[in-house]
Amino acid sequence: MPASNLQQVWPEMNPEDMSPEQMALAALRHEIDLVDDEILALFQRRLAIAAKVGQAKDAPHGPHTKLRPDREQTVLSRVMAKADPENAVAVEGLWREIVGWGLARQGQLQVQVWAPVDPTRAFDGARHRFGTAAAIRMVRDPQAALAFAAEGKGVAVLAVNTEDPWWVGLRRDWSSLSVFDGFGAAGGQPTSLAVGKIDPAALPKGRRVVVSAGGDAGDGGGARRWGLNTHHGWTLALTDADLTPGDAEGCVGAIG
Ligand SMILES: C=C(O[C@@H]1C=C(C(=O)O)C=C[C@H]1O)C(=O)O
Repeated sequence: MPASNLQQVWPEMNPEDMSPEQMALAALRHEIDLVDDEILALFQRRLAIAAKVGQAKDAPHGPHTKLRPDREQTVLSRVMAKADPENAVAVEGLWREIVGWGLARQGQLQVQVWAPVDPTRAFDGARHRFGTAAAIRMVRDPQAALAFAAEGKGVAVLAVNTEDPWWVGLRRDWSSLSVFDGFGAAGGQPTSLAVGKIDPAALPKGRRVVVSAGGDAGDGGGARRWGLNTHHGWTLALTDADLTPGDAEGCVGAIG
């Protein structure tokens, strides 16, 4: 390894005084520096492309919500399918960050989180989902968070493991909003849902979220159904039935 490279990774040492172990370590650190240079160039290139995508999205209709959960799902699952299994968790976390910064190039995402029970879990779920690029804050009123999302100013993350049946309003009062993700205990059912003014065509593929009145008989088609909460005859549930948001069966979104 040339002395100048050694000097870069170990500036305080004279290469002639280095032991073979120190030389080996310096060589590896130099290799990391070279990889970092490549990652940096590629990351900045990706950010510049994401900014252009943002402008292309505006083209026909003027500015609107830039978040595209369907595309994010495709990006994530494509890289996860290629990642070595032992790196899966690291790759998922890193790509959520990368995608979060890509979205931020189109405007910083504002997230309002309401979770009176176990707020840390909801906040952590939101941070993991939207990354450090997002501005996330806790709020005291789920209806105000829904109004904020309905104005297209950002998205809301609202807890469902509570007494407050804010989710009933997704059919009655907030038809412009869709659930587009859910967070909670790893591997379990979500304890909070992400809601935004998302084009139904841009919802992730997978489990749908339904709000139904008058019992929970299911759709009769043998689809699986997972209850999340109930309130005075209303039920919030997930289903793997292929429903369309806004239809008579009470589909209010999808969480992938
Ligand atoms: C770049 C886009 O915009 C956002 C950023 C994404 C990304 O960085 O990969 C993906 C989806 C969008 O939330 C896009 O829609 O393709």
